[in-house]
Amino acid sequence: MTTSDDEAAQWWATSITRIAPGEIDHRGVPVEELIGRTGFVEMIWFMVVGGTPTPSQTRLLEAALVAATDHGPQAPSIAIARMTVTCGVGLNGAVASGVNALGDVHGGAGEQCVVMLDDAIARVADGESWDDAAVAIVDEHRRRSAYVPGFGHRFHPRDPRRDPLLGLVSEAVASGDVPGRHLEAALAFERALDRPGRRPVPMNIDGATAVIYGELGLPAPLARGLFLLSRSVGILAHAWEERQSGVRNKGPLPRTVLPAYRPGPEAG
Ligand SMILES: CC(C)(COP(=O)(O)OP(=O)(O)OC[C@H]1O[C@@H](n2cnc3c(N)ncnc32)[C@H](O)[C@@H]1OP(=O)(O)O)[C@@H](O)C(=O)NCCC(=O)NCCSC(=O)C[C@@](O)(CC(=O)O)C(=O)O
Repeated sequence: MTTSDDEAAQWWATSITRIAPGEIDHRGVPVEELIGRTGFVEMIWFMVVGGTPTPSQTRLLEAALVAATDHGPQAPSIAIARMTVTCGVGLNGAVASGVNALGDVHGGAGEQCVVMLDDAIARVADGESWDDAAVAIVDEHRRRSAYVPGFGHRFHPRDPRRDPLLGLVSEAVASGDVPGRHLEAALAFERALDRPGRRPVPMNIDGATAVIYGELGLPAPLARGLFLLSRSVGILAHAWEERQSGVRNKGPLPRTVLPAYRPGPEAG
């Protein structure tokens, strides 16, 4: 069986970029027209979503990207990148290692959070109140002993990124730029998770950015994709700083601290 030129050309067929000798178009626009005229956040939207974002959409996306950039070396994604770069690998290895720590528990929960907020919105469209919908979904997570995505933080009783992000969403709702349903849903989840006398389960950065991505109408997997795009900036900054220190082969603890040895049942 032979492959025709046309079949081969369809192999990686794409609506994103066309190249020819001396030509690069992104989504039909020559790159020369984008360079110097398109901001990076608009470019992210243009490439990932398609079309030109409105100023309000750009503002919200930019805020979400800025907010998730970094959380210091205590954040697993950052610590892993710093440790990796001391092992002599290039920045690409360090950035990839940090990004690979982002998932359901750390930095990637926005994806499931958007799905959950959509679920609450669908229940409300079917006649339930916001609070009833949130309580029902939280109860269902508790029955499965599952964590509610986008809520809870190992360090912050209240994530300092929450208020400014939700404030911007509230402003966009007030100006009629976004519907506000994902915001309503997220606030109802906060109320449902608040149990007097128990440790707070605050909305975290994954949850607050999920509100923005939901309000912007982006598909749930992009909440994770855009988080890792943003966090890559922090990861790169930390990996570069660590590399400049010249320290080699740095482990997860100072050398003088030895992890406790816990003898297993096989130990004599
Ligand atoms: C984040 C964490 C593991 C924290 O756990 P913790 O260890 O603090 O809490 P635990 O000891 O497990 O629970 C104590 C009590 O609260 C209850 N409880 C806690 N969370 C609850 C919840 N979601 N739903 C119901 N109940 C909950 C639990 O049931 C228990 O109740 P009880 O048994 O009655 O005492 C946990 O919340 C969680 O998995 N969240 C969902 C996944 C999520 O959204 N991930 C994103 C986190 S943001 C991030 O990754 C970015 C970061 O900010 C990271 C950084 O730097 O850290 C950055 O920028 O890099």
